[in-house]
Amino acid sequence: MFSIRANILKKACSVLGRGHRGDRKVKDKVIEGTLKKIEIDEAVTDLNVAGGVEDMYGEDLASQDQPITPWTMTVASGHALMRDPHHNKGIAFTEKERDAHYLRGLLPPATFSQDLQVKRFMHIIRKYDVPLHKYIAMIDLQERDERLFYKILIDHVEELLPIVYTPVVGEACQKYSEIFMRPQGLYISLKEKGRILEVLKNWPEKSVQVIVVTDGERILGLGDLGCQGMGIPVGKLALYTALGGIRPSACLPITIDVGTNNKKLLEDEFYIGLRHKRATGQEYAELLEEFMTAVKQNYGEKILIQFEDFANHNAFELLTKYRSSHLAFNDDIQGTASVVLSGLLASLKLIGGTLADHTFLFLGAGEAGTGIAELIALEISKQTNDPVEQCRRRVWLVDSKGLIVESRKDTLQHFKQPWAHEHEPVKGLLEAVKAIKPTVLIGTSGVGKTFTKEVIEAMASINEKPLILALSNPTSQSECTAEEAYTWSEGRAIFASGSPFDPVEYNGKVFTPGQSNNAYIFPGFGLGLIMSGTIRVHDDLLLAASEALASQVTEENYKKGLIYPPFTNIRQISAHVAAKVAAKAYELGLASRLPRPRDLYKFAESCMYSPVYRSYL
Ligand SMILES: NC(=O)C1=CN([C@@H]2O[C@H](COP(=O)(O)OP(=O)(O)OC[C@H]3O[C@@H](n4cnc5c(N)ncnc54)[C@H](OP(=O)(O)O)[C@@H]3O)[C@@H](O)[C@H]2O)C=CC1
Ligand SMILES: CC(=O)C(=O)O
Ligand SMILES: [Mg+2]
Repeated sequence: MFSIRANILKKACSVLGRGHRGDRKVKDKVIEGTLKKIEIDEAVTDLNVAGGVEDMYGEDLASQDQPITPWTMTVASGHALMRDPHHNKGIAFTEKERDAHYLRGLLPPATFSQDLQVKRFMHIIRKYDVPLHKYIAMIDLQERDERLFYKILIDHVEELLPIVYTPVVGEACQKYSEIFMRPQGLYISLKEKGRILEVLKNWPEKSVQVIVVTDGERILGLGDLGCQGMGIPVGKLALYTALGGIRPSACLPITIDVGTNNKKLLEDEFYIGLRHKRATGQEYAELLEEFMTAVKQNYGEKILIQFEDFANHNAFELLTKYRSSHLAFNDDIQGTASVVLSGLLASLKLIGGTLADHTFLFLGAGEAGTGIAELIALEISKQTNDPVEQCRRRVWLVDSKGLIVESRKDTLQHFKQPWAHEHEPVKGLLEAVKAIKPTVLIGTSGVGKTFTKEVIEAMASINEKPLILALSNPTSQSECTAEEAYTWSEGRAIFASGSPFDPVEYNGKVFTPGQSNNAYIFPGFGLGLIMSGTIRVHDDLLLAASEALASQVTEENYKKGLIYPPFTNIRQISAHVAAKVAAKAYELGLASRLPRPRDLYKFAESCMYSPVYRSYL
């Protein structure tokens, strides 16, 4: 007990040493408060977590996340407490808190509950006609009152996901310099070469557990947006918290700026990034190497690094290079593969057969296309015991030059080569559909309107229930709309898309399209890795995530033609994904958090951040 108390005291003093410059009396009071909280935390941790695993989400359970506690801050100034988004409660500060923390007079007299604040914000945001204005209002809230932001996002996930994520985040990135107000995330540019570790140390949070990083070269299907790509890591990490329960202070969005080849941005006087062409080759590789090394040095071996929206010429290379030395994962290649495989597994209930009975045709043979293709082949191989090379023959891909076939092999990028099967050359998608006769058509081209009426009709003439996945984001780049898929297939298509579409009425029947987006996977996947202390990402973990997600599709969902569950229950879904990923990691000997918690689902739930306001009394 003594040593625990001494330890607690040490923790409290270090808290104060860094953050507090007040007098001795105040310092004692804070130590006392901190002591009490830490003692409670340790008890709660023991209760919540089977197997004596330490609490990692200090923020909810209190201590770890507060180098400067609200108490110390408010002694200095109530105004500063209100300006701190981690602790601000706005008009929800109670009468007692207003007295205790020098807030009296700084707020209007009324006090609202958090729920009433949620209601008020939704009332306001629903009045905005322009989606980008809703995005700006959400970001503004995130920067003002973090817990209210997450409460609102969690409680209205179906309504607000399209705002903070695709499609509206795409428009936000296109106009990022224009709407830029307060910087979010960390910018690492070529100017910081040789000083990246120093830059990381400028980030105020010390216990970061997940980084989403982009270099802005392939932002959704919108191309090179340079430094303006920051909206993507910020949005992805908002989902890590809202959908996967990773506490906000553990999330670090990073944009690496090596320039841009986007002429419009280079000529824009308000562009916020480096104003020159992209660095490539050795210069690029050296910056990334320094970044990857510094990240591990600063945050340790188990920091999760999610590569996001890199162009494919860098994405595959970075993944290959760093997946064996870091806990690194590429969302566009691997997260997308996992979510699509899940949809395919679920779809078998509707279209029949096993995975190996189907023929898959892709439009687009880049990160998403070949990533999905590889995981399909791996799963078929596991199910049939056939070699993976043989299973790849069930999968065909079309790129901008036509069907990928053996005769093109010498000129193909390395990630396309495994898909160069024996076949005569075929130019366009329609011809490929007619030649290959796929049962499943998947769009990963980044080009809108490429699933034409003729293509969908051809799919519908081959299949009783054609499975059509138009995965490209944002909505403008979707290979077809939900309405087109249902109408042109005469209501027979099973359809899902990367960005959401509203339900469609066709011939007096309402069709509800699903959303096939890696947002179903990466938040729960990341939680599973973090809570189990997993040290590397293995393909079997992706398969485990796919199966976990597919198992969450209910009979009711299937009746509506859905192959994904709705986002309304996403936190439970993420907990299931996390539990299965962690279980697989333990089975493979990749999990370092020992002993293994008995009930991984409950453990996942207990780790999740809750955005409910805390009492500061
Ligand atoms: N729903 C989801 O969860 C996800 C969706 N995506 C979306 O997928 C899209 C593609 O992303 P990603 O794979 O990373 O991009 P890549 O740039 O890596 O790949 C794009 C592929 O599409 C091909 N292509 C481009 N234009 C055409 C065309 N007109 N006809 C046929 N093929 C074409 C390219 O051909 P070539 O190689 O010849 O240039 C390339 O093979 C994006 O819109 C992205 O938003 C990505 C990840 C997740
Ligand atoms: C969803 C996603 O990761 C993308 O479109 O790039
Ligand atoms: Mg992406």
